[in-house]
Amino acid sequence: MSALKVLSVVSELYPLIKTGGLADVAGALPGALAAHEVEVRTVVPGYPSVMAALEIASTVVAIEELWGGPARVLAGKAAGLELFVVDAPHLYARPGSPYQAPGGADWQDNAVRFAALSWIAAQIAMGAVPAFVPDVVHTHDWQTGLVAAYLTYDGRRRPGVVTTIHNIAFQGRFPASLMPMMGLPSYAFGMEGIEYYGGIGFLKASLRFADRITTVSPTYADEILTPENGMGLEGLLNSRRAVVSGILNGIDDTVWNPATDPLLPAHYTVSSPLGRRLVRTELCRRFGLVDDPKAIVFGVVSRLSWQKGLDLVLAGMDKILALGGQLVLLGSGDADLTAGFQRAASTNPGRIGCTIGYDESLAHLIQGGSDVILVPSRFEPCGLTQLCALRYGAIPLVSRVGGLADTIIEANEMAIDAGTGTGVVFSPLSQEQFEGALTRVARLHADPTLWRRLMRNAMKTDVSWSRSAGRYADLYRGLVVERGA
Ligand SMILES: Nc1ncnc2c1ncn2[C@@H]1O[C@H](COP(=O)(O)OP(=O)(O)O[C@H]2O[C@H](CO)[C@@H](O)[C@H](O)[C@H]2O)[C@@H](O)[C@H]1O
Repeated sequence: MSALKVLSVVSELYPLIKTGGLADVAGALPGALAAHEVEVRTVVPGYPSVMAALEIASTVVAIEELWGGPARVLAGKAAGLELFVVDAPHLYARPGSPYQAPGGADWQDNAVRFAALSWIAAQIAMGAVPAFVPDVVHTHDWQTGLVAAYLTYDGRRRPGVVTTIHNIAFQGRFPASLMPMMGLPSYAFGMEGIEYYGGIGFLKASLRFADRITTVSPTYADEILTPENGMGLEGLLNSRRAVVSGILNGIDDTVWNPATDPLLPAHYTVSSPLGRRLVRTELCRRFGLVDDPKAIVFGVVSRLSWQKGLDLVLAGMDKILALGGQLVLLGSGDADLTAGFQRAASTNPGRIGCTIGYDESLAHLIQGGSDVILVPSRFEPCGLTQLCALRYGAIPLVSRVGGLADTIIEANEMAIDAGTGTGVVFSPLSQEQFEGALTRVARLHADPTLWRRLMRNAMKTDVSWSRSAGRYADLYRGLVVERGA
């Protein structure tokens, strides 16, 4: 079997640049696919952190003028990933996040920045770099949604395109007035093209033109076909239903490994769990909590946004405290939630601790030291935190939506004994059901033997990429066969 060449195109990539789970997936999948004879190169913008990490690189494409300035594509390696970096300083050499200025406002020219990324990727897809002509192009989310449109309107023979929806809430909608700047023929602006509710729709374009549409769990693949969860794209998705599927995310089990994790103060495994107690003690110390072995330490690592349902946690704080619980939270985002959690922490010192910001090593400490990880999302395409929690023996308490429903199995006593139960799952999303789930988890925690078995079930769950990488490899190969025929 000769290696299949895949060009992945993405706006963030762990460990070089990350705002959320998209980066984790794009960073881990190439390594997992290598085991399936799939060779991945990733096209990524030349943000400052990417440029700084790039090892020996050579210029493989040079462009005098790319939407307002010169650009070049550098082929090189960083953090073990094979990359094509789009070095266009006028678009990407900025402080702040990939999408926002340091003050938190979206960059004014995001449409142009990600159209440029997509256009370059389309050129590489069509052979601009003879040393790597891909068999398949894999795009992710709205930022790279125009790749499929550029390839289609170009008209030349093109590789098949797979697009993955990581979150349908982010759609990349821009004013129609930008159309002349998109580098597409004017007739592309229509319902059968990239027009979306009177504007330009980047995600819409990818759903219209990609050969395969995937999302990150089977349940979310069903959910986005409905008006409740399709966020306006359900009609288009239903018309393309035959090519829509869900492939569960995994996590990088070398980065997330409690037996070796350099970000943990002690190590542990399923069969030798004692080190976990030391991690928990350090977690309590870091958050100023009383180190009480009987208390249940609830942990949250999350973007603070409406999607994640953390308002339920805030409203359920009295319940958590009444159950003898404590809470540690790490997150950033919404100002009201931030203020709410900060207030809760300052009125309950020793029992609630909160850190606002983004902190990779603290995220590992919370996973390694908490007893329970809370993920009460309103919708969740897959979710990675509950997968990390399983691996680290923190019991996930989740809402029954999307990938949370697909990855966590309700743990009553029978299910724990049978070796299947791994967490606590509630539905529908309401304060009452959430608090009912808190009571259930507290009941399980009160029985140390049961809890140990539950932790063992959680830690033995396969949350690696191995199965899902095989599914992507099959999808790519099927597409190559179809397009070659
Ligand atoms: N303050 C903080 N400090 C440190 N680390 C933090 C952090 N806040 C979050 N993280 C980490 O970032 C990642 C977020 O993963 P999620 O699955 O929750 O992704 P997100 O909702 O961003 O992405 C979308 O894409 C992913 C990938 O497909 C889907 O799993 C998900 O459902 C979908 O909403 C986790 O690894 C988490 O530990």
